[in-house]
Amino acid sequence: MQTQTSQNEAVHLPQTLEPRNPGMELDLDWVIRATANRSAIERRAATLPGRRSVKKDYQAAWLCRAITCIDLTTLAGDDTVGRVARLCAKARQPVRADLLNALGMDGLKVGAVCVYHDMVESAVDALAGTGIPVAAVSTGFPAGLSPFHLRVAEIEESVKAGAAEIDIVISRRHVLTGNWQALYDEMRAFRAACGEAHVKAILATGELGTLQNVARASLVCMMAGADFIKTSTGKESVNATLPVSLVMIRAIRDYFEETGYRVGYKPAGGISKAKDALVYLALMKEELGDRWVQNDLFRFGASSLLGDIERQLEHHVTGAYSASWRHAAG
Ligand SMILES: O=C[C@H](O)COP(=O)(O)O
Repeated sequence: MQTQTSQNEAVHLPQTLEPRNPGMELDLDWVIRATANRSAIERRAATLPGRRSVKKDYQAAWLCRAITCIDLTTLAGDDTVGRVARLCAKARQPVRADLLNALGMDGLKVGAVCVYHDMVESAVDALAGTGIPVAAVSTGFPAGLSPFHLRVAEIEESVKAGAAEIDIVISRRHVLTGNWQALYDEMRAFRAACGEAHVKAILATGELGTLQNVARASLVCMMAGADFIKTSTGKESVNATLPVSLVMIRAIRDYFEETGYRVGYKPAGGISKAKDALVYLALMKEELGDRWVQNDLFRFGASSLLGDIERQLEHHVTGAYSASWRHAAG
């Protein structure tokens, strides 16, 4: 199935509010039934970059939509309050004012700012009054190997500091040993510790071994109440990929068909090109439909994507598309 995306769809953001995923009891039969045919998935994924789901005329509008879906991220050991303040300034005004004005997109903002716990308060202060939420990576990010009670306490501290979204990391060993009950219990506890804050479950798919494990871990995290499932920390050697995305997105579709709850998707790590952002948006639309290309159900976890999108928008406004962009964008 291939649907053309239009400028109108890209510009107008429906304001529907989804009920949060309450989760359900662990359904082990369903988890074990979940499989992923690697060669079929890889064949489908290989066709995606060359597709033309987003018409060239509408690309600027879709790039603006992509900006609204970015969790603008800094997760470095040398993060400082000053760096986070600069990031928040970028979050408030992601693209030069004259470009936004020319595109009729004044007031455009990113989806969230994503930082380590220590930077949450600074980010909350810097974003006051903007409506941009702060997301905190948590639970011993990126490896998730600190004592369990400390991982839970870290969530609680970040919520107290003002984080509205918590990106937890799962214990990869529970997946690698097929201990779905342990994964479910862990995720359930993390979800409870988040309270009203939304929880994104980072699967670290590059460390899960197989696509089948990715499918099963996705389902278990949704059953335990994840609001989003997220591919990667950005620190694994393999981060977001299209095959993994297809598996996770299809798990989201299955979960929706079974329960009626929409869970969000966040590919993260290594997404730095505007043309890749368009591929992901088209993938979401083709596999899950329009509702999933809004920022309450779709985010990019990215530290450098915004820079490339801004460059492409500048080319669009000045009419100076680069040869490589023309080629890549088709
Ligand atoms: O969750 C976000 C990722 O850590 C960002 O990864 P990136 O720096 O490769 O864009």
